[in-house]
Amino acid sequence: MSAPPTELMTTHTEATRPRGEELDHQRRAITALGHEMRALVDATVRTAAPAEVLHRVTDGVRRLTGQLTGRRRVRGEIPDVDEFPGGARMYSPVTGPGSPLAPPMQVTPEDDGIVGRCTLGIAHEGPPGYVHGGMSAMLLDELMGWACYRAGTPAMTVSLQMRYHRPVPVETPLRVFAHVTGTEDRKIFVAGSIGTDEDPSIALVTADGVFVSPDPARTRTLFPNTP
Ligand SMILES: CCCCCCCCCCCC(=O)SCCNC(=O)CCNC(=O)[C@H](O)C(C)(C)COP(=O)(O)OP(=O)(O)OC[C@H]1O[C@@H](n2cnc3c(N)ncnc32)[C@H](O)[C@@H]1OP(=O)(O)O
Repeated sequence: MSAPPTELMTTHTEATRPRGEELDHQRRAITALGHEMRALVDATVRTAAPAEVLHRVTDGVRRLTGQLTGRRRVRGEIPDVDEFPGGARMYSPVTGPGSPLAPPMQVTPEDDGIVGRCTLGIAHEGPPGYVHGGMSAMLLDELMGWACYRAGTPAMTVSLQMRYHRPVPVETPLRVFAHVTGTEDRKIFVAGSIGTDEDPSIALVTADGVFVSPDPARTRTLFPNTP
């Protein structure tokens, strides 16, 4: 059998893409499932339940997973509910309300940069009671990427230098900050920091990043499914 024409392989088209109320409805459902999944992740890493209970729950979760049937997103496919780049990313591991992995971080432009707010849990723990260093890097990398977008140049990280000054507590509202410090051709230099919401003046972690805005041909190669 010959391969189907490319347009038939694209399972979502402009005609079928949800809009307006339908889009809101879908995003609310995705957010609700993400919320419950994060609660499950939290319960999973906190529980001291005995093995029989864990086996029973495992069976239940397997049954639930089996209900998420139908078409599955393939690698590189932009979800219908997303706006890429720079808009909603429902399944981002940092900001996505539908991601069980995301805190999720709320992002708002503020002052001369961009601010992210989130609270990390025990699932994100490194040292007992404190955030895993890789999580801090992930929060900063994402927000620094947003700072590039806000400056009008969507870009990818080519270098991220982290400095861990003090441990970041879990179960504590955090304030992440990022701002562009300079540009040079396609390179964007970005600084970032993490503090607690209560005392953001104390930088627990700082980072310096270099981001590069790929040229249009490279962007098309890397992200062939973008509009
Ligand atoms: C549309 C986006 C949506 C982006 C959507 C963003 C979602 C947010 C995600 C958060 C951010 C991420 O995690 S992004 C994911 C992690 N990052 C990646 O996977 C990036 C992997 N790297 C790459 O694919 C490539 O390096 C590119 C596409 C970024 C750039 O390749 P290129 O276009 O060929 O550029 P290239 O000529 O190599 O380099 C351009 C300039 O940058 C300099 N340069 C290169 N690397 C470095 C470096 N480590 N430190 C300093 N400078 C460097 C070069 O010397 C050169 O300077 P000169 O000689 O011109 O002076």
